[in-house]
Amino acid sequence: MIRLENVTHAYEGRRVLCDISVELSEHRIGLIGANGSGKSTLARTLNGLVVPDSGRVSVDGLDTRTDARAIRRRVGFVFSDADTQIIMPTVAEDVEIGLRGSGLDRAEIRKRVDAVLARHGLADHRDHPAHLLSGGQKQMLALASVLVTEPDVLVCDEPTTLLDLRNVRVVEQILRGLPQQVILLTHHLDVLDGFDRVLVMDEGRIVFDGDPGEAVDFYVGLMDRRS
Ligand SMILES: Nc1ncnc2c1ncn2[C@@H]1O[C@H](COP(=O)(O)OP(=O)(O)OP(=O)(O)O)[C@@H](O)[C@H]1O
Repeated sequence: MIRLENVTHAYEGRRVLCDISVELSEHRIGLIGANGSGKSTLARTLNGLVVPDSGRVSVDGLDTRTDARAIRRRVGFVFSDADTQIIMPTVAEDVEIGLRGSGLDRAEIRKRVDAVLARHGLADHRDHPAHLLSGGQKQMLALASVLVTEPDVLVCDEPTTLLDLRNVRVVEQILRGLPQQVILLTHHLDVLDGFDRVLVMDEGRIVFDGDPGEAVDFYVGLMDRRS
């Protein structure tokens, strides 16, 4: 269970999260809102990438302020810009690095890496330079590299931004099939169909929290009133 208590955060004196308190326990939770409404900042507080100026974020009772390492093992994070996440020269090495220090033997590591590459349509690119993949393939690699570590929670910050329609559907299917909790930030509102809960953010606050259909209607209404 992820819990935010009175979370407030500012960048250069400008508030981007305003006194947010929420508990996140459902299997699949969406987070939507206008550009700059604070979604990424909120997502980054969930695994300690951003420690809020005030308030507390905890995961299964562990505090991101003091237990960030343990929390990062539980909460995997997929960034919208996959380039920031790819660190190794080849595709397979980039996935493999997540299993270093796991205590698994070489054969088991190879098996897991190959399985995750196959699931993400990257088996044929195993030994290719990761930086030469297309934008969409890089996003699939970023997802594969996090999922291979089998986190309890997956936070995805716009993982479908660069994907073509077929790959949006592949990612959608992957996310739907995952046993772990998924927290998805997205501007692809269709992907939220069937989610358990959707939060709408506006100017650093959660302004709607509920059923996906109602959340999308609320968000569309909000944007209509702004235009
Ligand atoms: N590291 C940072 N330093 C300074 N300002 C930042 C930083 N990160 C985010 N911001 C600012 O905080 C505000 C909220 O940004 P955030 O990325 O959380 O919004 P978002 O809802 O995820 O937006 P988008 O949909 O465009 O990704 C924005 O005005 C952004 O410019």
